[in-house]
Parts: sequence; structure tokens; C-alpha cells
Amino acid sequence: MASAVEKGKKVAAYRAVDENITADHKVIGIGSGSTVVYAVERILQRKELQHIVYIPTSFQSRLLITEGGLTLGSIEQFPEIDVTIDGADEVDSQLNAIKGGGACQFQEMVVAKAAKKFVMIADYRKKSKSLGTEWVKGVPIEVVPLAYKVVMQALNSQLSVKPQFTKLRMAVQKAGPVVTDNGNFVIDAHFGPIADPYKLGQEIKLLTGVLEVGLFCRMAEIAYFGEEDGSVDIWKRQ
Ligand SMILES: O=C[C@H](O)[C@H](O)[C@H](O)COP(=O)(O)O
Repeated sequence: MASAVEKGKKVAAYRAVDENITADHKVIGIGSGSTVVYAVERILQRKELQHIVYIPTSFQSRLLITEGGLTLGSIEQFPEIDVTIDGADEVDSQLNAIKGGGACQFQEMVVAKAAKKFVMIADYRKKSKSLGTEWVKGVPIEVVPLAYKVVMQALNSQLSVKPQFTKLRMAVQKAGPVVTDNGNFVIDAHFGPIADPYKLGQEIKLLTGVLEVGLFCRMAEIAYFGEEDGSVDIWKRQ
């Protein structure tokens, strides 16, 4: 029996695919994480979507595309994407989101920005009144390895909001830090409730050594949340 969370991910992903991807589309971006697995599952069920080129956002998402037998494209070949569909760790009512729980935020940002429409999918646990209240592991920040200590110091001293903690993300079943698909490290910085996620994201992005910040602000047009009862709550950006 699938848990309520898994059911939530699945109904959100299926509905988002059905309402946003059509046979007229040529290039679709595929996000990363456990919810996106259901989006690809739904795409594979829809025979009329098989001719589309799919752009990955991580090693995991590339595997989903190739193992499903879909056509893989790169962002270099296809810098213009019709729709990108991706998961999220926490989403507020304006559709600002924390992403990067799986350390994929850089490629996800590139592929989301290249898309005419960015669609998010998640289960009910990801809905939030204020970013930093539901996802308390910290905002994921991808940094060039040699600069990680310098960035940590800067995070603690140079921002308009002081983080409650900053941590280098450590790997599981491997000694040492998580290494991203781009060969970088991830710092998780927790700020508590974030009053202005856009501003905070801009400030962090300016720190030398930072490649990308997992604050996706003013980007998604629509978000689908799968509920415990099997329904889907749809939020649109105003
Ligand atoms: O780096 C990972 C991504 O931003 C994921 O989209 C995010 O962590 C959500 O993942 P999941 O669908 O597994 O909750």
C-alpha cells in the first residue's frame, strides 16, 4: 500500500503532466527528486508525448529519461524549453520555493529559467505560509569546493539576515561531503522564516564562491499539491 505522501506525489505529478504537456510541445524540462519520477511515469503512459525531446536536470533525471526510452536532449542543444516540471522542498503562497534537497538546484535553475512555463509538483507537506518554516534543513547553496569556508563566513557575517546555522552537507555511504553533479559542495543555511526570499536569494548569489542558491523566486506559474485524501490542490501565481 502506497503511503499518503507517495499517493500525494503521484496525483500531483499526473495532473500536472495532463494539464501542462501536450503533443504540440517540442522540448520539456524534467526536474529531479522523488516526485518527478511520477511525472515521467505519466509521460510514458501518454503515447502522444513520446516524440518530445526531454532535458534533464541531474544524473537521476537523465536516467529517468533514458531508461524510459524517451529522447534525451541537452540544454546546450535546446536552450528554449516549452515547459519544465519539477518538485520542491517548500512552497509559499506566491510560489516562491526552496529546492535542492537532492543537491540538484543548479541544473534545475538553468532548466527552469530556460522554460516558457515552470510547473512545480509536490505532496501536501510542502505547502508553507513562509519559506523556512516547513523545510528546516536549510536553504541549499552550491559552492565551488575551495571557497566553502569563505562562503560560510560570508553567510554568517555579510547578509541582511543572520542564519541560525550553516552546515556543509555530508554524504551518506561515502566519507566526506556531498559532491554535486557539477563537482561542487552544498552548504545548507537555515534562516528560520524568510521574510523576503527573493532579496535573500539575490544577496547569497552575490557572494564569491556561490554557484547557485536553492531559492526559486518569482519563477513558477503554477504548483500542484497532492493531498492526503487523493485530491490535488492547485496554486497559481498572482
Ligand atoms: O535537488 C533536488 C530537487 O530540488 C528536488 O526537486 C526537491 O528536493 C524535491 O524532491 P522530492 O520530490 O523528492 O521531494
